[in-house]
Amino acid sequence: MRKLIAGNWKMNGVQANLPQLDTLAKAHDNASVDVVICGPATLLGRMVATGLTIGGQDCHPITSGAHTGDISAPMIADTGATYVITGHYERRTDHSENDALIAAKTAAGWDAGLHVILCIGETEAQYRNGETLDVLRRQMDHSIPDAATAETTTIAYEPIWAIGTGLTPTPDEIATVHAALRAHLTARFGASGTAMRLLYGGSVKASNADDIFALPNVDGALVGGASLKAADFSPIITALERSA
Ligand SMILES: O=C[C@H](O)COP(=O)(O)O
Repeated sequence: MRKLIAGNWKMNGVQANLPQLDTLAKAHDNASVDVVICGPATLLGRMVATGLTIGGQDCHPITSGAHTGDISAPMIADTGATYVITGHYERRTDHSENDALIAAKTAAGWDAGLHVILCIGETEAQYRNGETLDVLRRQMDHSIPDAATAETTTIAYEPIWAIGTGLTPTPDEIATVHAALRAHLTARFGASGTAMRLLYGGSVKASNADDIFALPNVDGALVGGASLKAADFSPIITALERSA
C-alpha cells in the first residue's frame, strides 16, 4: 500500500499562501508517498492548479439544494480536488456531526469519486478512563459505511486531546491503538480492511515524525498546523518517504 501524508489547512489560507504549495509541489514532484493538501473551499480550484493532489475538508451528504453555505461532494470534485475529509473532530464538535451523518457524507464523497479520509478519535476524558478502543470501535462501526474499500477510504486516528496541543500519545500507545484498528477493519472488511490506510493525526511535526512513522500499522499522517508552511511540512513528507 502507498503511504499517505495529508495536510489539513482547516480555516486557514488565502491567495497569498498559495506559493507555499508551489514550493511543496517543486520539492516533492516525484514523491514516493501520496501527498494531499485539504484546503479551504475558497482556494480549492487554485490549489489544484499547483499540480498537487487536493482535497476538501467536509462535504454535504446530498448533491445539491437549498443549504446555504454548504458545499457538496460533486462541487468539491468539480474543482479538480480528489479527496475529502469526513468526521473531523472539529466538525463533530463545532457542527454537532454524529456518526450517521458522517457515514452519509462519506458515501456522498465516494459517489462523487472522491477518496475519503474519515477521522475518529477519543476525548481526553475517554483516554484517561481507558475507553479509547471502545470509542474508536464504536465510531468505526457507525461512521464507516459497509461499502468501504481500501481504494476509496483512509481512516485517520486523531486523539482529540492531541490536536493542536503539542501532546501526543506514546509510540507504544499509538502502536496499540493502530493494531486494534487494523484488527477491527480486517474483521469487518477482510483483505480490504487489511489494506486500508491508517493515518495518525495530532501534533505531528518534523521532530516526532520519524518515531511515529516507524510504528507498525501507521501508514501516514493527517497534519494540521505543521502543514501550513512548506518549510514545516516538507520534512514531514520526507520522513514518511524514509519510512516507506
Ligand atoms: O487534521 C489535522 C489534525 O486535526 C491535527 O492537527 P495538528 O497537527 O495541528 O495537531
